[in-house]
Amino acid sequence: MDVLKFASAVFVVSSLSVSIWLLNKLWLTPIRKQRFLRQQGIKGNSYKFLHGNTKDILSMRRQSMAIPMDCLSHNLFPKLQPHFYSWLKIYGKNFLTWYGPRPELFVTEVEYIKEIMNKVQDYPKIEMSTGFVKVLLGDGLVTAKGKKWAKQRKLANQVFHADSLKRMIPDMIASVEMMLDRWRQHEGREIEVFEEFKFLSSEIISRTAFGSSFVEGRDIFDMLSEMAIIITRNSYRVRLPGLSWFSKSKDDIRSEKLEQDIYDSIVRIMDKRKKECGMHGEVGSFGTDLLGSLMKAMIDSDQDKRITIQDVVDECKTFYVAGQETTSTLLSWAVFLLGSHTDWQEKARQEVFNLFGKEHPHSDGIARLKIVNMVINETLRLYPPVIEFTRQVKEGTKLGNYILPANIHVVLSTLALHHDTNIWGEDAHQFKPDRFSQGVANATKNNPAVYIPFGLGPRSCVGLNFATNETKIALVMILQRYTFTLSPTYIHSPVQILTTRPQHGVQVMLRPL
Ligand code: HEM
Repeated sequence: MDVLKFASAVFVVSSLSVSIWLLNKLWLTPIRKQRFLRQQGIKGNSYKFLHGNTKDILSMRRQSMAIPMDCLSHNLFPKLQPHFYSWLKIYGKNFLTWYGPRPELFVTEVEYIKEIMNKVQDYPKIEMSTGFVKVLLGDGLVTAKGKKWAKQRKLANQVFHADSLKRMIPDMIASVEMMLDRWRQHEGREIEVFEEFKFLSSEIISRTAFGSSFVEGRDIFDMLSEMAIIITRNSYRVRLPGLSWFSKSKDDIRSEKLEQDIYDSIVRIMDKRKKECGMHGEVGSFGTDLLGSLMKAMIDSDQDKRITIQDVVDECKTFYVAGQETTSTLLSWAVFLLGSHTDWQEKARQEVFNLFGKEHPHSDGIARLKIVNMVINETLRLYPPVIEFTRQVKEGTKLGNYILPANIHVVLSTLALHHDTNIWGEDAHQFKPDRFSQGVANATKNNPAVYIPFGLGPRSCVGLNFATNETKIALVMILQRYTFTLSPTYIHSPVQILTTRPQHGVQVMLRPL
């Protein structure tokens, strides 16, 4: 009897403690933070229990996606981020929104953006230690913080150094050649290029970073793509804290399986490299590409530089994703824009023939491409692959005149900046590569924070030159062989699945020159 009484007392006390903890986390703390931010004149949405604004966001996005887009419209901000677009108009440049019980400060003030992106100590990347994004990227370079990030960044900087990039050009050319061989069957007909560019960028990152072909890494790409879809499906879905300990969703179960399978596949590629190097190379040398450098770091005699097998797996996942997703969408949108603005296609082709004739592109010529570069910059302005950045405020900090409390997120939108008519003029939504004719600094009036396709500050893209080389080589070789126009079957529907993708692909009519 006494045992029963004791058990009931424990049950009542534990239930009470959990209820108080939940009340504090889900109601009292958000309301306290809301009051604190409002007192400083920050306008925005009021907190709604548990879900915050996530339900509003999902419903606004559903509505905007249901409305077809005019084929010639590049006005992506209201389409992909209708919530930010509407609230920006109501509340002004910086405002408060809620991701569940967590406050998010949406910032478009350019001076603040500079501060947030440059002060990585005050505004670190958000926690990814659990959840679906962790399965996709692990604790690799995109998500790592502090000392771990510094160590990984140093290693990646060496692998993607200018000299190494030069050495990667023949592999990039060979991969584009393979793609163009396939295109022969489509001559005089329609071709869908988004899938083609996904293949191409997978092949290029596989060859240059992992010394293997796309076919060998194919299962990894497929599994990572499936994870990207799971992440998109679950973004803006709020669950009660701790619920996943008791009940797992279908996506939880699937992502656990994918995590293990991706791990096993990468370890198999590492084992293969070990065997190859054991046969041909000296002990401890695994090659100079990304995989080789990572494997070498695993056995570094300096403990501070040494990394674990899990670190290698995480870094490989990161580069498979970052190297493939972004460049394939950039190439697809560039071909879409050149296919619908054939005057610019002709100008770019003229430049390509002046520099290379019918020969393969070489590094000197690639550096001198001006028109192609302007087209790429304008494509990245209108269709940036990465449309949102989120950072956390770990400890209270000052942003301009605001005092930000700990544990809030700050959110920046690339689209809000790249499509702002106050920055780019009334023609901000039009394709006008001319605005970059005197370079990016001139187009942005020396304000780098208004044009951030590759991010800004210490965490900006480590693959920038790799990606631009790949894009230029692919465009040069396509322009040397084909003219193309947008096909009448093309449906203009940009969507965000990690990156800004063409929902139904990009169909163009391909004519050999
Ligand atoms: C058009 C192509 C690309 C675009 C638009 C792009 C965009 C970006 C952006 C915006 C960031 C910053 C993210 C943030 O601050 O939260 C970033 C970081 C990163 N990118 Fe890219 N990227 C591209 C291609 C690539 C490629 C080809 C690679 C690898 C070969 C790559 C690897 C990375 C890595 C590892 C980071 C994290 C860097 C760090 O935090 O130190 N990216 N990228």
